[in-house]
Amino acid sequence: MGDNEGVNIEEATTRWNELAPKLRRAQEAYHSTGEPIMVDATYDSLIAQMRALEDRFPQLWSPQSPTMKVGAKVARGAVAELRHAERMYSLQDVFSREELATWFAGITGELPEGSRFTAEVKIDGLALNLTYRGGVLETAATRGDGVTGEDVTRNALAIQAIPARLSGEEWPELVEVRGEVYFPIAKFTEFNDLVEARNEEVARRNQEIDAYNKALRAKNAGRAKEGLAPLPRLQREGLLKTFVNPRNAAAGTMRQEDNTGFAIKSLSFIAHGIGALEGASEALQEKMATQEGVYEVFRAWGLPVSGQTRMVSTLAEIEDYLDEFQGARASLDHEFDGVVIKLEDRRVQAQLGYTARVPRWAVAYKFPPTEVQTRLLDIQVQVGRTGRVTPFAVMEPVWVDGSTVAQATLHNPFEVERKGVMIGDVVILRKAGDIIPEVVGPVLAERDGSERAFVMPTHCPACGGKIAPAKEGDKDLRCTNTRSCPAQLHQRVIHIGSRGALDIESLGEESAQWLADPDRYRADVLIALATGHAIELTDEEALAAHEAGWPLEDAADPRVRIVLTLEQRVELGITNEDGALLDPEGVIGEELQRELGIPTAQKPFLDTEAQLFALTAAGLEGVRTWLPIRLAGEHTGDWRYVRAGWTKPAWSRTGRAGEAGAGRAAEGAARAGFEVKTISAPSKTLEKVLAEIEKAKTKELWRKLVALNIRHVGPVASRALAAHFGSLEAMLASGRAQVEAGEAPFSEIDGVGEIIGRSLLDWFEEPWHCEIVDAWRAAGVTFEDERPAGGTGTDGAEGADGVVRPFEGMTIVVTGAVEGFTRDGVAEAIMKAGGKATGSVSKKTTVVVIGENPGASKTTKAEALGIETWSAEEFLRRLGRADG
Ligand SMILES: NC(=O)c1ccc[n+]([C@@H]2O[C@H](COP(=O)([O-])OP(=O)(O)OC[C@H]3O[C@@H](n4cnc5c(N)ncnc54)[C@H](O)[C@@H]3O)[C@@H](O)[C@H]2O)c1
Ligand SMILES: [Zn+2]
Repeated sequence: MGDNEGVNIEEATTRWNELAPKLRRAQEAYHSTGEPIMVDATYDSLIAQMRALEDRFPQLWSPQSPTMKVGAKVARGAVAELRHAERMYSLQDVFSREELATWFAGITGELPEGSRFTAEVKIDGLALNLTYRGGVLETAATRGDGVTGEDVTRNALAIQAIPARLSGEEWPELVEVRGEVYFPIAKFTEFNDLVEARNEEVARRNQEIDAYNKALRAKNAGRAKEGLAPLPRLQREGLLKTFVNPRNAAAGTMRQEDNTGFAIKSLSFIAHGIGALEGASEALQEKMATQEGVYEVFRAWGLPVSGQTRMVSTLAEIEDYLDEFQGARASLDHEFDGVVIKLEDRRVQAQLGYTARVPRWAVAYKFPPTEVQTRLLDIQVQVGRTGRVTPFAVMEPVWVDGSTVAQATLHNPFEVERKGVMIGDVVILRKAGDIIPEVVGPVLAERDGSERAFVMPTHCPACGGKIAPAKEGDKDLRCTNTRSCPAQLHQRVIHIGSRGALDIESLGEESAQWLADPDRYRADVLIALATGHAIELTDEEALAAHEAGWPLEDAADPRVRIVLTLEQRVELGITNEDGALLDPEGVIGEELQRELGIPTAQKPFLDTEAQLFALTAAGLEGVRTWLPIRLAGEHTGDWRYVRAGWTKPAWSRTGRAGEAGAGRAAEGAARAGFEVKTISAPSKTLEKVLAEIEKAKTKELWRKLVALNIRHVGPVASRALAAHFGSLEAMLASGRAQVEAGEAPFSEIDGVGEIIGRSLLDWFEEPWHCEIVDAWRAAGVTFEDERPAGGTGTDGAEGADGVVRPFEGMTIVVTGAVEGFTRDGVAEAIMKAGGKATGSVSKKTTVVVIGENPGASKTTKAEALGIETWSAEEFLRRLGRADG
């Protein structure tokens, strides 16, 4: 790995000397304290660099080099040491298919034709050496430095998967069983959930303690006056640490004193090798002459072995195995970070032997990392459809587990606190299999004091409304300006256009933004300007900025670039001499914005969704929006201000200042000596939006119900309600009558339930909600179905009760991520829609949904069995996405 062709010995020595102490420290931290100071991917790549240097310049190498280490010596005095009867080795690793092919060519070149190998998953856990004497577990030890390890016999005996006594018969006098202790993924999640639940409880109590201590100050002041002794303050309780990943969880748990808790009971074990074998009968030795034979004997003894091991003899077969498992990381109950290939014949293994560190007859192919390090640049908040304000991490983009990641949600401020991350930290980012990227925590060793804590804003970044929990004690915080917060309205309008609602294809992210939140990026634009980036104005805005003293860029096209030099930014009080922002919150005040010729913030066309169906092209003429300026696909940091739904006009010079041109900007243009040659007109997109909105007015009733964004009222309930009542009037009248009679509204309708029923009726109690319905009606939106009640006219099976469940009778397998859903969430949605969600593809499977980063094996299996596949998009369309 690494190309050192151009490197000379001096450079190589310098680099080697730089790396050595760093890697020694990493090894020490990793093996002795169990708290790594870098992620494995970083460690592996630095070790590989070092090996490459040593290969090229052997004089750098010595037996003491960090590249020679197998683990670490047991820390003196910490625990009892145990000497392994036979040495424990590490594995030679390769990081690419090419390296693997080279290894394979090398080994097969020395072997008889047709030699066989085992292909196994590389279990990500802690290596363990179990010594059985006469079939009874005598000791269990960690690998340590390969010669001696830590005595963990007591804990090993508490693990159910490790038999204290071997079953079957025919045991040798002594056998060393090597294998991996691991923390099953499901247990790991469960464990962390338990810790988190407890931490939440503690956080709540801590708040009470803080309040008590605050009140105590005044009380104690009073007591002091009366000559009384002060009452003691209450102590805050510490938060428990969650485990970073299942491997650390296994290592940490094996080391802990307590061998009775949830953690140790969760551990499991898989045997994958053999050390010393003494006093074995000839028959047994014969049985154990191959790797596969060893596993068979182990199995008979009651030792768990992997069910994934396969015999292979060609590179193509190995590659198939890799393909199958690389894409299916989340499919086993344990994590695996690669694949191990071992020569099958143990006699030949013995002939090939070992280097100082690894066997010569095996190799580990490591998958691309699922955990990487990157810099946390900022923590920002976003406002969702229901007003939920969620912090998210903005990171230096990194490649992790098959895709580039630059953002990850942090869920809520508690989560930020629990993770202990600060802006500016180097953080560990994790993305395993089809799991959504997650910031695991900070790398504390990388802190230099310049990091700052995240402060949850008290006011909505989009509208300035107050941010508060919806109910006392809620973890989620919401922008309370539900009615007109542009960010919430933007999301609601997107929802109205979505496939599960009115299915207005052209009313998406972008057009919804023009309507509800045209200045969405204003804050980013001002920051960009304050940090030295340019903003570009065109048309009337350029002419206005020209008046403010900016030169026009183009002789035929009014266009100005506003950009501030560092001196100007210092002079204007925006930054200090180093370019650091003086006030990261309110970067450039309104007055300064005006002075600089930056267009004032716009009043959004929509104030609520009421006016959506009254939209006209003319109404949008003045709307502008900010677009990032890109170069080869990359955002340059500069921004451009453009017409939203209208085309760009063409301008020409009038030659003389003072002569009036046409259009809105006539006056400004005249002064600047420009006139409009081709006037601006509604864009094709806008015309399409308008036409589709017109069509939506008479779509099915259930779609209108979904479009109203009523909490809990999604497509399934809406279809059931619409099918039953046929009109909004009838529905409301019936529900209200039930409430008056003291009954649960809509309880007679399957799939509706009391919560949904009440939520629906409550929604209509809010005057501004009723205004939406009134305005839509006035604009021609119908709220009844023409068909006789009972029919729905949509695809999907219809039950005897008239309720449509789109996935009735279907067995669905989802592989990869579906946007907006957790894994459990998808399964639940499938069930709610009448289907059955299963984990593996079989002949019984009706459909395989291929999400993002799908598992290769499921995809191929679906193909092989000729099973229908859907994209995530198709799946959502059929489901009629709504999560109200
Ligand atoms: N982050 C850090 O600072 C840091 C420091 C030191 C080491 N490390 C990490 O530790 C690891 C190196 O440790 P290592 O020497 O154990 O190498 P390794 O984990 O890459 O491979 C060897 C081990 O794989 C295990 N294994 C799992 N499944 C197996 C199977 N089917 N057959 C055989 N063996 C199997 C065995 O226990 C064996 O000892 C690397 O992942 C490295 O990134 C990290
Ligand atoms: Zn808001």
